[in-house]
Amino acid sequence: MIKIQPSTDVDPWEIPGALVDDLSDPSNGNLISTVSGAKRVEEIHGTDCTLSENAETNAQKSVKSREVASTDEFSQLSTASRPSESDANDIGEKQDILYNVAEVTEEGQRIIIARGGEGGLGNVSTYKDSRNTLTAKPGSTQDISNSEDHDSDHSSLSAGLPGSETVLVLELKSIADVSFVGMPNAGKSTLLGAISRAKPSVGSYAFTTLRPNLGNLNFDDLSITVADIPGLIKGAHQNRGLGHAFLRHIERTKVLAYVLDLGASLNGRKGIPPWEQLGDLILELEYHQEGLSKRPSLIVANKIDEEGADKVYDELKRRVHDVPMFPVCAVLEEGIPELKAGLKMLVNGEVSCGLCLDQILLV
Ligand SMILES: Nc1nc2c(ncn2[C@@H]2O[C@H](COP(=O)(O)OP(=O)(O)OP(=O)(O)O)[C@@H](O)[C@H]2O)c(=O)[nH]1
Ligand SMILES: [Mg+2]
Repeated sequence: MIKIQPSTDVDPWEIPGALVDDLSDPSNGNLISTVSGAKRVEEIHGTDCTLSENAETNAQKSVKSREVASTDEFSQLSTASRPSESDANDIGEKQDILYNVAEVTEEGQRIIIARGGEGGLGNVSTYKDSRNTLTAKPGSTQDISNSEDHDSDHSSLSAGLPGSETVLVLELKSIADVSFVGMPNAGKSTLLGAISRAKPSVGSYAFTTLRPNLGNLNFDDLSITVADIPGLIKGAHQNRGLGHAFLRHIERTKVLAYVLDLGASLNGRKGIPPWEQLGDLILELEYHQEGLSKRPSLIVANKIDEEGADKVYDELKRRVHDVPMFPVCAVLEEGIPELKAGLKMLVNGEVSCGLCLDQILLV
């Protein structure tokens, strides 16, 4: 009897229990085993795969439910991380567990996500075998050493075994040199249109942008990719306003440009003052991934054209220190050349200044 030995290395695609250890065990008829899923997730966490931050916090809580309802997991994942327009209104939406099965970060990188089944012995090999002494196919799980049984059991000899199945959600993390990070309606998409040839949708309502828009900022000696990230609100790290789907695009970016709306609390509007917008954004980034806000950063103080915005800008300068700040009117494309030069310097590493809450006077 030839048996497949369980591998000591845990493959990422084994989450959660996608492969049975012993294919010859009749109790393992269903290849999507639910028995050892929780254990494997824990093993993987310490070895091959990294769980996303969100998964780490939820992993312990979910172990029990996974043992019971492991087969439902992937369908939950599929729906949990797929944003849709109607979802955008549901800013209290909860997201289930997310596993980082693997990250494909290099061209040509390969990972196994599902293994093929055991090959059967086809007609040709059966014909040959009937004349010769049977020999076991390497890796076969079937006992084919007894040639007397062979004639009476042709059908089972030629049958293969099914491969493993797994359902994955592929996530594209935008890779950009610069990300525009800001609250909804701050003018990020308008700004992208002002500094590049991109033509993103602009609207005077929140969540106009639901997927990042990319634009290129071209200099004689350099081209910079800029991503207009959908708006983030307080609680985004808990997936408020589809925060998870939006925050992950920032992970790969080199430089952060915080786009603040100078007019949000002007003229009787009940919006958040720009220094508080900045504080909230930094917190959301840090909660999502520690150290994320330490990347080279600058501030775009947008809507400087609004009545009273210059005073708000002065107040912003008084409250926020040691970070480059650019007053801009994205609609009229004012302040754009200075901003472009500032972005170029940060991307080139000529200046490097991250942001933290200590640099903001919030009270
Ligand atoms: N007065 C003024 N309005 C602006 C300026 N920039 C953008 N706006 C307006 O602000 C509103 C929101 O602009 P968007 O560019 O869609 O804002 P956003 O940050 O991309 O919004 P989301 O996609 O919801 O995150 C639109 O009505 C714009 O016309 C500006 O410099 N001055
Ligand atoms: Mg937008």
